[in-house]
Amino acid sequence: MTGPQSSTLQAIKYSRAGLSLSAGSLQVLDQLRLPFETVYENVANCKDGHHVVRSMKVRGAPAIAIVAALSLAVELHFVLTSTPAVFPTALSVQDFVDHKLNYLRTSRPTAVNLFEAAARLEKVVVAAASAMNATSASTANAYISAAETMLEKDVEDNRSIGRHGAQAIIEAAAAAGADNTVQVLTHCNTGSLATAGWGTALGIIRELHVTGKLEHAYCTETRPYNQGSRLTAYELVHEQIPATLICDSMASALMNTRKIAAVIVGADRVAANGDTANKIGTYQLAIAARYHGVPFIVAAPSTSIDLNTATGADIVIEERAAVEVVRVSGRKVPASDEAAEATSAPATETVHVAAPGINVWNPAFDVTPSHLITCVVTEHGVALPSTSSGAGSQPSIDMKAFLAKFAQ
Ligand SMILES: CSC[C@H]1O[C@H](OP(=O)(O)O)[C@H](O)[C@@H]1O
Repeated sequence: MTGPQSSTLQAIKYSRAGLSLSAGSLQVLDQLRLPFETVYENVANCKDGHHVVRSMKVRGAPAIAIVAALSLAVELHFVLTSTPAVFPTALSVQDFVDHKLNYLRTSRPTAVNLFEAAARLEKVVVAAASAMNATSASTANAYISAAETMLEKDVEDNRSIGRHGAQAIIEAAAAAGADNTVQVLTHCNTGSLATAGWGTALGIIRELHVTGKLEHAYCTETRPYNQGSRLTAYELVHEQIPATLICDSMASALMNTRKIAAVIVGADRVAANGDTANKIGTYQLAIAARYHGVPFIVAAPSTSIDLNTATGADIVIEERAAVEVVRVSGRKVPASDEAAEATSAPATETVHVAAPGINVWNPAFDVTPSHLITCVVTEHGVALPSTSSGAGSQPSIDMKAFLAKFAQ
C-alpha cells in the first residue's frame, strides 16, 4: 500500500510489509528543507516518528497523527517478524502498543488528532487482544490495519471537506451578489503537506479551483516557520493555482482593498464550543475578518474536534524555541545571474535576523473564539453557530450536537 496517488505533493509515503519477513516502509518529506530541497527521510520506528514530528520535519494536525501511528506500525511489524519472542502473547503486543503510543503523545501537545488516533488505536488493540483465539500476530495486524486506514480515510475526508466548503463559500458569495468566482485568503499550510493528501482549508481552495470557481487565492507567509511562503506557496505553484503571497502584516489591508469572499484556515484542535486552536496569527485574522465583514471559515476533519475540551481556554498552546523566530533558513542568492548559471543550485543556509540578546516569545498556536468563526467545515458538512442563548451571551458552535447527527 502506498500513500494516496494524486497530482498533489506527497508528505507521506508508506508501503505495507510485503512477505512476512519484509518490513513495512515509511518515508516522510522533510518539510524543513522545502521548497528548495525535496528529501524523504526514512521512519523505521517510534523514535524516528517522534523525532520527525517534534522537529517539524513533518507537521500539520492530520499528518502528525498519521505519521506517528504508522511509525508504530512499521516498528511493530519489524519486531513481530524479526524477534517474535518479544511478543509471547497478544497481551504483550497490547502492552507494547500502549507504551509506544504514550511516548508518541509527548511529541507535540496542541493538535488533538494525535491523541484522538492514539485513543482509538488503543481500543482497536484491546479488542483484538481480547478476541477469541487472539495471537500476537492477529493483535499486531489489527493495529497495523487500523493505522493504515488512517491514510486513505484522511484523503476521503479532505475531499469531502473541500466539496462542503467550496459549496458554502460559493452560495454565500452568490447571496451577497458577488461574481461567479471568488478570491480567498488562507493562513499557514493545510494542504497535502499537512495531511495524507488534498488538504483541509487548502482542499477547499483546490475544490474551488478544479470547479472553476476560484478567481485568486492569497496566502500569508505565516511567520516564524513560514508554512505559507515555503509550503502553501509551493503547493499552489506546483499545481498552477492562481495565487499571491502576502506578509502576515498585510492581511487587513488586503481585506480592505480586495473582494475577499472568505478567510479559510485549518485547525489543530476545535473545542466543544467551537473555539479553535490554530497556527499563531489565526486569531488576528479572525478579528480583521469580522471588522471587514469577511466570512471566517475553519476547515477540519472530525478527528480535529475535541469534545473532551469544553472551550479554547482549556487548550494547551505549544511554545517553541526562540531560534525559530530569530533565525531564517533559505537559499543563498547568487551574487549575479551569471553566478547563478555558472554554479549548481546554491546551498541552503541559515541566517540570524534579530538583535542578539533580545528575548523571544514563540507560541506556535493561538485560539480563535467561536463567536468570530462563521462556520466549521468538516467531512460531514458545515457546523453553524447556534443562536446565542441569554442576553449578552456570544453565539457559539455546538460541535457535540453537530457530530451527534453523524454518530455511527
Ligand atoms: C490540516 S491542519 C494543519 C494545521 O497545522 C499547522 O500547524 P503546524 O504547522 O505547527 O503543525 C497549522 O496550525 C495548520 O492549520
